Amino acid sequence: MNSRDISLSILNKYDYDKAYVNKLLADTFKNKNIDNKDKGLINELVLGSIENRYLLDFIISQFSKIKIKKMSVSVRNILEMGTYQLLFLDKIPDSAVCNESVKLAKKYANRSSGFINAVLRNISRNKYNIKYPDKTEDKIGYLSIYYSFPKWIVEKLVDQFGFEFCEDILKSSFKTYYPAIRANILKVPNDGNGKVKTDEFIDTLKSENINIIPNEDIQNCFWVNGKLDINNSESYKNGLYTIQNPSSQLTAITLDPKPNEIIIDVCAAPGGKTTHIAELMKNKGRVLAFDIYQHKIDLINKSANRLGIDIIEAVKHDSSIFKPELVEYADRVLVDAPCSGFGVIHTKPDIKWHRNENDIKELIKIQEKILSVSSKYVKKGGTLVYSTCTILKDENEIQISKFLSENRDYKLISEKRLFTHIDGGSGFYIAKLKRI
Ligand SMILES: C[S@@+](CC[C@H](N)C(=O)[O-])C[C@H]1O[C@@H](n2cnc3c(N)ncnc32)[C@H](O)[C@@H]1O
Repeated sequence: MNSRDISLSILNKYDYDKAYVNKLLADTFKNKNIDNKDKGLINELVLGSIENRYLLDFIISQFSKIKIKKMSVSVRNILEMGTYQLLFLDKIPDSAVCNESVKLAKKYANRSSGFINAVLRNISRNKYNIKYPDKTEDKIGYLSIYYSFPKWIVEKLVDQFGFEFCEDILKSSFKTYYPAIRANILKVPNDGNGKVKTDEFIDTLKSENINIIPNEDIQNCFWVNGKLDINNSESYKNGLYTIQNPSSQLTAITLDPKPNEIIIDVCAAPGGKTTHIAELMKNKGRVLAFDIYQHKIDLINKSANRLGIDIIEAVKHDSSIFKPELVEYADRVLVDAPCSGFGVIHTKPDIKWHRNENDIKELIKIQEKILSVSSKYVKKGGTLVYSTCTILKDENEIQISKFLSENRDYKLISEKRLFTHIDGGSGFYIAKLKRI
């Protein structure tokens, strides 16, 4: 199978199984026979087709007599993948795109190869004359088609942030991002005050062909230049670093845990922040980590082992259920709540297609419950941090102001809102509260 066959098979699986696209890509890349160049093209074709789906369907509909809904999954995906290349990939000539798509059609949708050929050649001839919704007359329609977002999300974002800011958010949701890592101060040589020796760490990773650049704003955080295989290096296996977005790294830093304290992380899996907390505590004290799924608890333990951490007690628990034995037990509690994930669409483009308005309503109720229950575990004078990887105010500011109005024993210390187009990392919200 060549890169296009593999890409089509991933896209078809994505549609049939409603699976997460990053998981499908990661499973595919475990195959050692796929080299880095092919991985690059597969990533491009699969993520590009998924993140631009609305736009691609809008264009295909203008040149196809058959409605998108009536097409088989393979036909639709071959057309979307072809249209994506015609529109976005300058290096592949249009004739090659059409020929390769027809080859795919002959293998996987034989009766439609003539139809696919005709539609793609038509798009190729007319791609500079396509009429999009008018930016001034139909603002929502324009943003929705041009940036490929469901209308209900665009309406919500325009309502909360205004047209221009919303456009910036949508623009920044496309896949040109760099991953980041967090150096593990338990293993990487450091100055004794929690700061790793930057040059030494850069050289260590360079010897494995991983180029990193310090993030100027966040201690021990580095941008990685290139995406593939950073979870396969010897340094990774030896626990020298964790792959974690800078915005996410700010959460444990905001919680500010100290050695020998008791911390509860109530939505902990896969453990990115739990392990960061333990590192900041110099692996001294007690970290209780809850998550509702057992298989995810295993992920926390696996990460802790890799990083040389042994103060985390990870337990399967539904954190919306009150545990009376934990009342006023913890110095600090982290509620990294389940959320819509609208701040991480640049790394998980399929989120925008998986979510619906009802999900958000349900998530808001769960967040509220978990926050209320977990706040009881904080000692007087202790710290509660609430964070999400979304930018929707309903799940963030509104949630916290409601909590504060109902819990007079808490006061707000700080609120951070992070946006990809402003801060570079994921969209995030972090509220720090103190119990008085
Ligand atoms: C945003 S993720 C947490 C990410 C994690 N803190 C990290 O940094 O790696 C939210 C987590 O909450 C978990 N979760 C959802 N509902 C829960 C509940 N009722 N009780 C405990 N955990 C829950 C999910 O399984 C998911 O792992």
